Amino acid sequence: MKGVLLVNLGSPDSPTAKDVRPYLDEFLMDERVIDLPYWKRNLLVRGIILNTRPKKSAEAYQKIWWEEGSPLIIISERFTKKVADQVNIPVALGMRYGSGNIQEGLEKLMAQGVDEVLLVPLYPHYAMSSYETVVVKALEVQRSLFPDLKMTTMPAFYKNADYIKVLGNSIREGLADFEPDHILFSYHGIPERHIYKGDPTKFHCQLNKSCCTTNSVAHHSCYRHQCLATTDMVIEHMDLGENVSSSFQSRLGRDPWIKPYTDAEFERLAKSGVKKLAVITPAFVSDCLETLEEIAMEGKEQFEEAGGVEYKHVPCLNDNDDWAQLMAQWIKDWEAHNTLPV
Ligand SMILES: C=CC1=C(C)c2cc3[nH]c(cc4nc(cc5[nH]c(cc1n2)c(C)c5CCC(=O)O)C(CCC(=O)O)=C4C)c(C)c3C=C
Ligand SMILES: [Fe+2]
Ligand SMILES: [Fe+2]
Repeated sequence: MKGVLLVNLGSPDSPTAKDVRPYLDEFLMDERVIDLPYWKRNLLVRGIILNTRPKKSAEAYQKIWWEEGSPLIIISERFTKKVADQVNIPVALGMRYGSGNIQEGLEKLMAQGVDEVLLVPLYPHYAMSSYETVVVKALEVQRSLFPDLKMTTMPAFYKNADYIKVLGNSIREGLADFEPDHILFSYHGIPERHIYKGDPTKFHCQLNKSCCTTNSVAHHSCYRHQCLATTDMVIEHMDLGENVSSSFQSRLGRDPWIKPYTDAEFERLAKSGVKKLAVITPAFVSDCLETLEEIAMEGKEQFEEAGGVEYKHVPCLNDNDDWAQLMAQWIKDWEAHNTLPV
């Protein structure tokens, strides 16, 4: 029987430094997140970052934590249930890091008689540190523990026309009572090095004005191209016009990350006369620490301190009915015809 495993990033068990520490350890010791040789990564993560970051992160998590738990987990569970209610095959949820992991998700499916799984990384865009690490981890678990399980992976859906329509409509709804001077599409950032590393041609990606709009095989794994393409397609779908731009948030460390940086854009936009700013965060299918704290709270403060007047973070798709229905349709298409969204 066929079944589906939806995978999101995961959260700590509670917003305390004690629980954030092992979560960050697993996350940052992932060689696709901090891509240094093991000894250097070990030294940086366990010798430096984990001395201070768990306390600081726990404080941020405390600001956004819900009574039921982590917003990312609760929203992912609600979404999974809505999708499962619309299809005739088992659907489970797994997390890349922390509790409720990929192995547990696969075990739940196999207990229901599943021998063929559609793996769905819940990321619209391909990055080594998000989509790719989910796929590699799931394949590792499958090979070592469930060798007879067949696994198919859903591609990154950043330019799927139906996804763009659902995203655009949810943005329109989010902006029903707010007419911004400017709309900023803020995507999670990655180090520039990851873009060069993921370029199969080793020449195409230059992080300049034209590489991401010049057709290339590199786009299959170019996170920057895929994010900018999502913005362009939403602009077209919503007929948004001029006052729209993209930026990249959540930098960690001193290496250069892809630009422009969201925090610098808050300041630049406010100083260039933007008074009413709307921020969209399409790298995340569900709201999480990076959207609820960094964008909705910190971003508002940064924009207003720089002279901005009104600010709105438009929620992610979360458990939006049309989004759940679209995912269910993709699953039904795969179940019946083995087709995947393009
Ligand atoms: C949307 C895709 C994501 C990419 C790409 C990504 C890359 C990436 N992230 C870090 C470091 C951290 N990210 C943190 C939180 C976090 N990251 C994503 C998604 C992507 N990350 C999400 C959905 C979340 C929120 C999790 C939640 O529980 O709500 C954190 C933890 C919090 C903190 O201490 O700031 C870190 C650390 C790196 C280094 C990276 C690329 C190399
Ligand atoms: Fe992240
Ligand atoms: Fe590119």
